[in-house]
Amino acid sequence: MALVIAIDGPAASGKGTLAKRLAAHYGLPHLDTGLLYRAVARAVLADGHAVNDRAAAIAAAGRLGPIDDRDEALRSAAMGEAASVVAAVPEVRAALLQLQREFAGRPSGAVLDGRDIGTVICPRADVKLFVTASAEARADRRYREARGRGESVTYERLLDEIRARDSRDAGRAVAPLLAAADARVIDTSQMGIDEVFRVAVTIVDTFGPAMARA
Ligand SMILES: Nc1ncnc2c1ncn2[C@@H]1O[C@H](COP(=O)(O)OP(=O)(O)O)[C@@H](O)[C@H]1O
Ligand SMILES: Nc1ccn([C@@H]2O[C@H](COP(=O)(O)OP(=O)(O)O)[C@@H](O)[C@H]2O)c(=O)n1
Repeated sequence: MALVIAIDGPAASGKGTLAKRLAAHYGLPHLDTGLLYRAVARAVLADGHAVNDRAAAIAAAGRLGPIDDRDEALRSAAMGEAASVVAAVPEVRAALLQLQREFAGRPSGAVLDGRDIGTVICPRADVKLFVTASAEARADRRYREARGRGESVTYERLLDEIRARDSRDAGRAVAPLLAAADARVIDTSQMGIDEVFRVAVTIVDTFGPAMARA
């Protein structure tokens, strides 16, 4: 029986980390849907358009090819920011919908993480998790990550960026960042990666279909 796990949450809440661990634990494929919006933003910029050029974003979304999830350039902070601009265009979201639904509809089931998985992409997911944390905790995580890569950034700047992205993602008219009414919220501000994983597995095993308990 297929098991579909939907994970949503704000930037740097730890949803990608959790999604990967759950996918490995339950033997499911994982789709990081943020990469789709990042790839659209990159294509717009690579073609020499401004990131807020709606027509260019719609065209780029319509011809999106396969994405290499090891592509580090897609994961930069600047591309995350640019992704949140193209993601506010309804036609861009519409162009990416079917691909995400097809991934979720695989016979095995799947784990998807993003902003609108439980609300729009997989409203009937077996388990919906909304992973969140304070803006300060998330900025601190990004700070450690950037320092680990040898980048010179300040915590204050990252905190500003996180807040700006939160308000753009939560404030847009189409598919705003929002916990589905039936999502289980995990506030990870005071929790380590292993603890978040254990809590999530307990939720999936308790509320997911029989396969998760097998
Ligand atoms: N519970 C946690 N406690 C501390 N650091 C975490 C936790 N979860 C994730 N991280 C770290 O925070 C950063 C952002 O996590 P990530 O999974 O990429 O977030 P998201 O996918 O929500 O943007 C990564 O460096 C990750 O290792
Ligand atoms: N399902 C999704 C996933 C991402 N996005 C957008 O894409 C941006 C980048 O998403 P991401 O998940 O890669 O970003 P991080 O949370 O990893 O920083 C977000 O800020 C959203 O605006 C979205 O609108 N819907």
